[in-house]
Amino acid sequence: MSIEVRKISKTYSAFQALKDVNLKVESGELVALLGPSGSGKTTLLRIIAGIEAADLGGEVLFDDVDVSDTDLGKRRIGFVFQSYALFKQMSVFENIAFGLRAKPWRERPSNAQIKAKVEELLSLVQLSNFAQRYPSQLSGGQRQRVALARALAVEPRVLLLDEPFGALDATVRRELRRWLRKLHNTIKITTILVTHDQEEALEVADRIAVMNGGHIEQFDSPEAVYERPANPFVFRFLGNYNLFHGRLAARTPVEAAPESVVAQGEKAVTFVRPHDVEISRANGGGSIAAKVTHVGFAGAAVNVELVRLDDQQLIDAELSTQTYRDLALKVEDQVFVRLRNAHSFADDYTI
Ligand SMILES: Nc1ncnc2c1ncn2[C@@H]1O[C@H](COP(=O)(O)OP(=O)(O)OP(=O)(O)O)[C@@H](O)[C@H]1O
Repeated sequence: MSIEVRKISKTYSAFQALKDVNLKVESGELVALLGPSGSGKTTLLRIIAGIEAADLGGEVLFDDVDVSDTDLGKRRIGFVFQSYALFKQMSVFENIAFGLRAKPWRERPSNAQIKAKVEELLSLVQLSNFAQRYPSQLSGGQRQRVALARALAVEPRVLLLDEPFGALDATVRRELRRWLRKLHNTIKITTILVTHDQEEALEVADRIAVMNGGHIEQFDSPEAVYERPANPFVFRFLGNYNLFHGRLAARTPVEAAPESVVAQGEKAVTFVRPHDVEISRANGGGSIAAKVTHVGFAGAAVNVELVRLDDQQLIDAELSTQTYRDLALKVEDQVFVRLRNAHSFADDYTI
């Protein structure tokens, strides 16, 4: 089922948490709402769920039908929160069966049907051997998988996930996000995932809506928001970067950044990812002369900090260990730097 929000605003007393937000999630898509704390992600999710009402004039459409006045129970939504409280006194099996048993008797499945459904869901979330355990006997990651199975039990039309892995440690989060992606490939239910974790959004989502200050800055594929950010906010939010101020094509970094799109002579800010900083021993023309000030190892990559010889600005570079070895870099070495994939924006953009 597709989900569309049109002209959604939300004001709390004098504070505007959402400003005229428009977004369409296609049927079967997994979309991440990504943004810093306070950017309005949860508010938007709660409005889609029907937990919160938008200001007058906005619409929420499910399969092109306005559900703004449809109450929560009738929207058929599966919701999972960061700290989804499972019923402590109920086994995993009973937790998952809860939504089915709570249906009005006319719609309630038989005990045999409930058992079959719960077993199917347990297998889907890879917890078949855990049916009789209690929540206190599960790890945090297992509990969130039970929460997801419980949300799926009533066959929702959409799945809304609000930082579902937020309380878990980094390793478990990584495992669960891969698991979620596989699960989504299997069941293809339209899903919106709220997260402030860039890596999580980039790895899991079909498309990412990057939010800032109550509006959407860019809505596009993970590759596009990362490689072709629409503005400085998106560039900054999606990873490490170097920032240069200058007039385009007047002098470096301009000469070293031929891909820049801002008109020549215009004041601009230029962003470059550390892995797009190329270091060489020879002056390739248009390169920036720099000195190595620090080398740090980070697993498969090596982080090299340099200082430009002309204006003393710092530049961060990320090299593969192989490139680092080939260059035989040491602190105090003088080298030449070229910037690949430089993105320039007019300098009047305010963040
Ligand atoms: N009930 C409320 N009353 C007043 N202000 C609120 C209320 N709910 C949210 N806000 C404000 O609206 C803004 C957006 O909040 P929201 O929870 O949607 O952000 P978020 O992007 O989900 O942040 P986080 O990642 O921290 O959860 C925040 O500034 C918040 O303080």
